[in-house]
Amino acid sequence: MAEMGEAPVKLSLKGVCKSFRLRGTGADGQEQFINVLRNVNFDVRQGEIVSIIGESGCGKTTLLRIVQGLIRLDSGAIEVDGVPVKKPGRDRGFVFQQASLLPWRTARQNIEFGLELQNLTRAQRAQRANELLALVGLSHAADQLPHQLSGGMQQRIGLARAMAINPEILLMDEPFSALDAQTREVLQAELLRIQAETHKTTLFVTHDLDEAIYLSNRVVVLAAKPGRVKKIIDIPFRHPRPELPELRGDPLFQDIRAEMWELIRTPAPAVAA
Ligand SMILES: Nc1ncnc2c1ncn2[C@@H]1O[C@H](COP(=O)(O)OP(=O)(O)OP(=O)(O)O)[C@@H](O)[C@H]1O
Repeated sequence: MAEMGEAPVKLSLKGVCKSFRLRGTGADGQEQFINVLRNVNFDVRQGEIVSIIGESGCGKTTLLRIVQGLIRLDSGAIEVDGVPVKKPGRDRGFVFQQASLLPWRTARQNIEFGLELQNLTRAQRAQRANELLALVGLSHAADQLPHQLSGGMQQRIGLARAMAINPEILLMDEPFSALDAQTREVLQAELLRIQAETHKTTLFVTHDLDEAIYLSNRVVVLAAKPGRVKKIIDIPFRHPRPELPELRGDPLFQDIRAEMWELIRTPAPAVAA
C-alpha cells in the first residue's frame, strides 16, 4: 500500500524451501518426501499487515512456523532487520487459532505468563498486564478464569499474551476462524485499531478472503503442491478503513476479491518434486 511504501523492510522470506519426510518408505524401499514450500520470497515492511491465503494444505501454517523458528527450513533464510533468524525469539509473538490459555490462571495471570521470564518486578508485570488488558478492551475481565470468558474474549487475551513480550513482529495463524461471524468482525476491527496504536509488523494466515482484504496492506496468494507465491496483491484502501460490511459494498473490494478467488481456484502449473 502507498502508505507503507517507504517503510523499511522488517521481515524477509528469502528462497524458503521445505520438504517433510513421510512415514515409511515407497514401493521401491526409498524414503518419501512431500515438497511443501518451493522458493518462497517476499518482504513485510515495518508496520504492515501482510496476509497469506491459499487452498487448504498449500503450506500456510508451515510457512508461519518457519518464520516463528519452530520448523527448520531446508534452504533459504528468514531475516528480521536483515539478520537471519533460526530459532524462536522475543522479536516474534504468535497467536494461534485457539487461544490455548492456561485454565487455572486468570486472564491477567495468563498475560503475565510471558513476562515472568523477564527481569521485571511484580509491580512492573502488573502494570504491563493492565496496559495490555486495556489495549484489548478487557480490563473488566482481568480476574476471570478462561472458562468464564467467551471465545472472542479468550482470543483477545491470547493476543494480549503475545503482545506482552512486546514483539516487533506478530505471527497470527487463523486467529479468528473458530469464532462466530459477528464476533470475528468485531475482532477484525479491533485488530486494526490495535495495529494503528502499536504499529506491529504482522504476518496473518487466513482462509477468509474478506478478512485478508479488510486487514491487510498486501496479500500473498500461495499456489499449492508445492507452496509457491502465485501473486502479491496490494490492497489500496487507506486507513482508518470503514468497517468490513461497508467495505464489502465497494466495487474495488469486489474486484480484488474476484481476482483472489480466481487465483486460488485456478491450479498453478505442476512443479517436479
Ligand atoms: N510434520 C509434517 N510431516 C509431514 N507432512 C506435513 C507436516 N506438517 C505439514 N505437513 C504437510 O504439509 C502440507 C502443508 O501443511 P500446512 O498445515 O502448512 O498447510 P495449510 O496451508 O496451513 O493448510 P490449512 O489451510 O488446511 O490449515 C500438507 O500436505 C501437510 O499434510
